[in-house]
Amino acid sequence: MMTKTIHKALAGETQAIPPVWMMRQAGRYLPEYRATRAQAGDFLSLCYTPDLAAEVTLQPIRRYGFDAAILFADILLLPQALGADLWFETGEGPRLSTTTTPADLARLGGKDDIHGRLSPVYETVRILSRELPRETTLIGFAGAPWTVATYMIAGRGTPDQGPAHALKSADRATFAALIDLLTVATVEYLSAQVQAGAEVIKLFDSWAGSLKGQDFTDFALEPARRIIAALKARHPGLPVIAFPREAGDRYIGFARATGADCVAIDNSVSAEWAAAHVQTDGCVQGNLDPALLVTGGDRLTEETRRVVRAFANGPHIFNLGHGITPDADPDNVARMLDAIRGG
Ligand SMILES: Cc1c2[nH]c(c1CCC(=O)O)Cc1[nH]c(c(CCC(=O)O)c1C)Cc1[nH]c(c(CCC(=O)O)c1C)Cc1[nH]c(c(C)c1CCC(=O)O)C2
Repeated sequence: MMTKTIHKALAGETQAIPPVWMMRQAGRYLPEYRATRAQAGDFLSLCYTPDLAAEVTLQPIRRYGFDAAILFADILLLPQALGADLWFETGEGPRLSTTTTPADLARLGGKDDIHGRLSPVYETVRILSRELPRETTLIGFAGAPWTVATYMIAGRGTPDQGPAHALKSADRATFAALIDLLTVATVEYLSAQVQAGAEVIKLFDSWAGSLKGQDFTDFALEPARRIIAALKARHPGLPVIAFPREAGDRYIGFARATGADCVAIDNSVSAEWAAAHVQTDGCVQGNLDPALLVTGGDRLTEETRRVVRAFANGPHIFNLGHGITPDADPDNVARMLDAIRGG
C-alpha cells in the first residue's frame, strides 16, 4: 500500500525530497482563486459553499501538485457557530461581536450546538476526500483557543492582543471559561472534520508568541495538549501538526509536551536553530520567509535550498513561516518548488 509523503514525514521518516505545501496556498495571489471568490460573492459565502470551497482547495493542487491540500475555511467559523456575529470588512479583515463578560459567554451555544452551522464545512471535506489525487494528504484545521479568543474578545484582529491580555488580568474566570469552551468545541469541530475525511489536523496558534511564562503553559500548551489527547483518543493514529507561532524558545519540547506529531516553525527563528533544538524531537514543518515569494530571484532559490539543507537530516515538511501574501508572484511558487524538487 502506498504511504503518502506527508504521512511518512509525520511518522518520523527522513526523505531525500521533503513533501511540501504552503499556508494560505488557496488565496488571493492566484487569479483562479479571485475568480471563484467573485463567483461566491464574498469570502464567507465561499467558505460556506461546499462546491466552491472544494474548488479553491483543489486549484493550487492542480497548478503545483503540492503534497497536501488544506481545507478552505477559516478559524473564525467556530466562534460564529458558537453564536458570535462575524463579518469581514473589505480591505481590513474580520469583525466579530465581542465576548468579554459572563453575560456574553452565557449567550454563546455549547460544544454540541456547532454542527448545524458547520455542516457545509464537513461537506467540503467529503467532496475533497473523493476528488483529491490519491497521493495528496487532506489537512483539516482549527484555530487554537488562545488565538480564536483574541479575536472574540477584541472583536477584530489586534497588533498586540491587548484586549485579550487585559481580560486575562481583569477577569480571569471569564477568560478561562472562554478558553475552556473553545477547547471542548474545537475537539468536536476537528473530530467532525476527521469523520468527514480529514487525514491530518493542524492547530493554528498564530498569536502564541504574545503569551509569556506561565501564561504560555496555561493558555497555549495546555489547551493544545487537551485537544490533541481528546482527538487521538477518538481517532487512534491521527497525526496532528501544532503551530505555536513566534513561540521562540518555547518551541523546544512543545511536541513532547502536547503530543503533537509535528511542530510548524515560523520564520522568526532560523531553520538551523530549529533543526538543532526542535527537530531533535521529531517532524518539523517550515519555514521559508513568505516575503521571498514576492521578491523572487536567486535569493528565493538560495533560501529555499538553505531551508531544505538545514532540515535534511530529519523528518521535514517544507512550508512557509506564515501564509503566502496576496502580492506574491505565482511564478515564484513554481521557482520555489523547482529548488525543492528539481535540485
Ligand atoms: C488568524 C487566522 C485567520 N484565519 C486563519 C488564521 C490562522 C493562520 C494565520 O495566522 O494566518 C487560518 C486560515 N484562513 C484561511 C485558511 C484556509 C486554508 C489555507 O489556504 O491556508 C486558513 C488555515 C483562509 C483565509 N482567511 C482569510 C482569507 C482572505 C480572504 C479573502 O479572500 O479576502 C483567506 C484566503 C481572511 C482572514 N482570516 C483571518 C484574518 C485575520 C483574515 C484577514 C486577513 C487576510 O485577509 O489575510 C483569521
